[in-house]
Amino acid sequence: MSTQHDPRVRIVGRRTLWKGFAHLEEVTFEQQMSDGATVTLKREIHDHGNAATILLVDARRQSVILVRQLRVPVLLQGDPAYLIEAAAGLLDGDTPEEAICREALEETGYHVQDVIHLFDVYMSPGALTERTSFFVGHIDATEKRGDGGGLAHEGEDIEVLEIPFDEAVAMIATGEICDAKTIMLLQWAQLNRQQLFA
Ligand SMILES: Nc1nc2c(ncn2[C@@H]2O[C@H](COP(=O)(O)OP(=O)(O)O[C@H]3O[C@H](CO)[C@@H](O)[C@H](O)[C@@H]3O)[C@@H](O)[C@H]2O)c(=O)[nH]1
Ligand SMILES: [Mg+2]
Repeated sequence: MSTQHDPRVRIVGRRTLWKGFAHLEEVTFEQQMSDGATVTLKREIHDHGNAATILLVDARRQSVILVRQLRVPVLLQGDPAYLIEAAAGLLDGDTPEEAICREALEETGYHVQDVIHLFDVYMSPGALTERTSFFVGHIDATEKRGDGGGLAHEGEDIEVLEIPFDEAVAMIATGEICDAKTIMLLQWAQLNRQQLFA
């Protein structure tokens, strides 16, 4: 990971605490505070790469394709752990566009050609390096290329759901949809509803 120069901050040490699927580093840095004082601080930073996510929309049927899968951190919180989410995946060395087309097909079975990039988001910038690229893509919900479901050999067991758009939006208020990227995409779709469902 490269670091961008900012005259107020100087990284003075990086130490690997753990390197597995994720890379956990302790970063020591000197920061010039707004009062002029320079302080030395440490932060534990989790890096598992960047990601991409997509809202798959069937404009004719006024529906969206979402996926449901187990999320262990949510299980640890004691909340219902099979979350309803927009398709998403780590880039694994691909561009965000390439990665999201691959993940959409693997997870949902839908082949999406013309993806539209919306915005890039730091998902949890105090702790994670992850920057997620957000996309929207049009599909015909009746035309599936594959079964979806994710990669069984990577432990993925993903259910594919077609949900009427209005119902999906209502599920944010009920708490049935509580994943940040999915809420952002559905709210973007609400704001752009006229063009999206035209
Ligand atoms: N070996 C190993 N594999 C892991 C681990 N954690 C995840 N994986 C594997 O890595 C892949 C991750 O799946 P992707 O589809 O690429 O990513 P994602 O889980 O959808 O993650 C995205 O969405 C999450 C929910 O919003 C985000 O939390 C995540 O950061 C990312 O944006 C899966 O094959 C999963 O089994 C782990 O600790 N060890
Ligand atoms: Mg995924």
